Amino acid sequence: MSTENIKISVKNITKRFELMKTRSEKILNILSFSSKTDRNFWALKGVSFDVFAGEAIGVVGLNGSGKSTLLNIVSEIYPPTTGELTINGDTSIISIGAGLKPALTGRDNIQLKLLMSGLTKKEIKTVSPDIIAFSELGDFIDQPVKNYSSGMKAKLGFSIMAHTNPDIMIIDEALSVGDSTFASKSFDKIREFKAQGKTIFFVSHSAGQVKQIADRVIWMHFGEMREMGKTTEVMPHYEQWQKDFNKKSKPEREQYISDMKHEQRTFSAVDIAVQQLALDIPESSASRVDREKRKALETQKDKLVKQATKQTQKQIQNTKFGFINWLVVILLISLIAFTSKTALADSQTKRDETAKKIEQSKRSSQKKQPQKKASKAKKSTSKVSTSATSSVAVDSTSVDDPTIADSDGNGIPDDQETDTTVNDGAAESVAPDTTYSAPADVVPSQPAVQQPIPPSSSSTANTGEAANNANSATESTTSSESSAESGTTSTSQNGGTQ
Ligand SMILES: Nc1ncnc2c1ncn2[C@@H]1O[C@H](COP(=O)(O)OP(=O)(O)OP(=O)(O)O)[C@@H](O)[C@H]1O
Repeated sequence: MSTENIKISVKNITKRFELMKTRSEKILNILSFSSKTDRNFWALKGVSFDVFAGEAIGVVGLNGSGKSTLLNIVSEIYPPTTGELTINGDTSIISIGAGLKPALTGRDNIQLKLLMSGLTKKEIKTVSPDIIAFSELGDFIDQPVKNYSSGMKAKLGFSIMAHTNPDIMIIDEALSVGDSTFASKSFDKIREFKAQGKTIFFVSHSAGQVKQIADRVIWMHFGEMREMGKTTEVMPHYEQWQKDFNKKSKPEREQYISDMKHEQRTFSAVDIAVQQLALDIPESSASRVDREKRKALETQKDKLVKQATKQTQKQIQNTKFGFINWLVVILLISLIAFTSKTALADSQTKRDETAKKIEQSKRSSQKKQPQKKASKAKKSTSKVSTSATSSVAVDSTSVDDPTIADSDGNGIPDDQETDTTVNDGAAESVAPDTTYSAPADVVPSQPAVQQPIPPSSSSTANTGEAANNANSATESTTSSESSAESGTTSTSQNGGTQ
């Protein structure tokens, strides 16, 4: 097949798990403060293969050989520790076991998975009853998935996958956990998909099922891909190996498994580098030239392996959140904390300064107020006295009236000018009136009210003032009228002026 048809390409994929004994070990490991290599377990030790569009690939191997780990990497559920995974084209992968949320009901899981597969709400509504019917879960469909048996989970997962029409289907032992009726129904469905030309990964312990479905087979063996080839070739090899293995005594079998697991624990970055380089130096002949050539090649290989090992170690380290990264995070957090603390302190100082300024301006305005009040009061009392006088004289008629005699032009009609008692009386009666702008507490104490208006003060200046005062008298009258309307005590003013 041409390389254009490659749907999935896996190159030197490794997967390392760290086996922790206690919870604190796990936490320290997550924080990467502890990284003991003796806890490493390489579930995949460098696996490479290509899968073509429309192929059905069977994956076989003993328990713990890495079949599920491999499929979880292809499904992009796990990231590989090292190596490359390429999936070509617009591919949606649905793995049966993956993505079921234990806390959600079967029905909610269906909705969630379908939504994630890009189906619209309308499509979900249409397809959901078919999925529920296929799953044979009955009333359990509204129970949380955490209460399901593994067979029930497989039924739900397979039913969802079968109705989402993905390009690549990853079926991990679904048929071996479900009951036989469901298994044969699912098996028919898989055959249907195969006929449609879908790419299928199919993990099974049943050699019979694999032979029926798979075009090619991957034989996984303790983290390694022992063989990959046509089903008709690989399956006989695998079956023969199983037969031979089962013939061994129990201690022999246990010893073999223990040795293989030991290799998975001691596998290292150097091994990955060697695998990646794939530098096989041919066996040399006894000739001197050959021996020298070989020596040179070995030195070169050592150099390359060292370099590759360094790179691999970096790659492995990158999958962990290393100590340096934590240090950077801590520094960043401290920096942010410090900056925000300084900013807070700055804004506090600014607020204090503003508060001080407000306090100061309040104080100075409080200081100024009595003076203002005094001058206002002074003004208003002089208004009162003048207006009272003018009111008395003209009966609320402006002194601007040319018909009124005011020989000295001080705004006081001539016939009233000497009658200071009238002024006093008027002033006294007017002073407490709140209609005037002078505050009540200031006005009574104003000596200005008691002071008689000088009989003939400087003429021109007073003319204007008098006119103003006359105006204010008119204003006063108006205001007293309005106050009277509103029922205030301004009647005293009226009384005073009348
Ligand atoms: N999260 C994990 N942490 C530690 N070790 C793990 C983890 N997942 C898998 N392993 C180990 O990796 C190895 C491969 O496991 P995997 O589930 O891929 O095997 P398998 O071939 O699918 O087995 P089975 O046929 O029993 O399902 C096993 O030895 C397993 O114990």
